[in-house]
Amino acid sequence: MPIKIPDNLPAKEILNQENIFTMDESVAYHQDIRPLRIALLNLMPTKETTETQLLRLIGNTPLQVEFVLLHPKTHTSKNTSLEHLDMFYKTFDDIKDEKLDGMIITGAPVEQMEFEDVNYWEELTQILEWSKQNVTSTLHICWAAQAGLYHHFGVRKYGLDKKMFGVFPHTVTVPNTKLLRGFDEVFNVPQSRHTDITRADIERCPELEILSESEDSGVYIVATKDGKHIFVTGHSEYDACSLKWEYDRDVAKGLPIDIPNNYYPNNDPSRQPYNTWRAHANLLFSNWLNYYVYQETPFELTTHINESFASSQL
Ligand SMILES: CC(=O)SCCNC(=O)CCNC(=O)[C@H](O)C(C)(C)COP(=O)(O)OP(=O)(O)OC[C@H]1O[C@@H](n2cnc3c(N)ncnc32)[C@H](O)[C@@H]1OP(=O)(O)O
Ligand SMILES: N[C@@H](CCO)C(=O)O
Repeated sequence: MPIKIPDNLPAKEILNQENIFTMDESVAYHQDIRPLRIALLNLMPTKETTETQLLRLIGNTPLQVEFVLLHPKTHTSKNTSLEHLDMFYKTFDDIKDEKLDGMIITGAPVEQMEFEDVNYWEELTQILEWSKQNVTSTLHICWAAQAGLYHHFGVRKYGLDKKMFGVFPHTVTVPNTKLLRGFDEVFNVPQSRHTDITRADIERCPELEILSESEDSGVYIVATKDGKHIFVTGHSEYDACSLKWEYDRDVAKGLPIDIPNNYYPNNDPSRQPYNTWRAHANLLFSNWLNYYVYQETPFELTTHINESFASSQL
């Protein structure tokens, strides 16, 4: 949240140099406040688990959030009941004439397919196009990050020889980035994917900036310089046991899978894993909600979002 301080307090200049957001009293008096409208486009088969994980993070804010659940209408879900979808979910058709303050698009277990072979690809590309004009900021997670980078910027994904699987140390690449405000210099993030994007491909796109990466697991967060599109390759939303569950599943199926890196105490899969990334997951989502959504979105959501979007410095 912005700090409201007297207009002439000397600390203001120091905090502004550190990119800490302060608000003059005069501006604060004129600030209009309303609930934020955030959609979750849930592409995961395990929809109820993902809803809970993301709501836990989005709920950690003093801001009021109206949460809209979306699923792709061109995909028939095998693992989520129709009853659940009918009761709680909408489709793009229901909201395409509206505007959103923010949208989160989840991962999906389709990363080893060509994008065009995913049966809801056409619908997803329509949503991605629509998001440019109708959503203040969109956060893409894991496969959705690859899909968004491919659709918007032509950035490819590459198959990995071995699954990137475990909890890896990451660093902040751009100092004073608002999205990573308050992060430690080194922090943990779960990664669980068979494919990768490269720094070289991203550097070819002048609109994009790499905000965080890992020596071991590569690029973590990429954003457009205006903050409208954020691409996160890891799974900071995962619960302590999500990687364990995936590991046990793959072992039971006889798939070639290593013990997740840096996860179990003493690397022993019979022991209960610790969650060592929760604090940063909470910071990532609250920074996104505050600096990229709440501070940027127009009070009248019907206003053309691109016009209202100030040239924010990340
Ligand atoms: C890289 C990332 O983004 S990581 C995020 C993905 N991780 C996870 O989903 C972890 C949890 N999921 C799982 O473990 C498994 O998908 C399970 C256990 C739920 C089901 O696995 P299986 O029985 O082997 O596969 P199943 O045939 O049910 O298909 C799994 C999912 O793949 C997706 N899928 C498969 N083929 C296609 C296709 N052609 N087009 C689009 N989606 C497809 C669907 O999401 C499907 O589930 P859904 O219909 O409920 O949405
Ligand atoms: N996190 C995913 C990767 C596959 O897309 C899983 O293990 O299910």
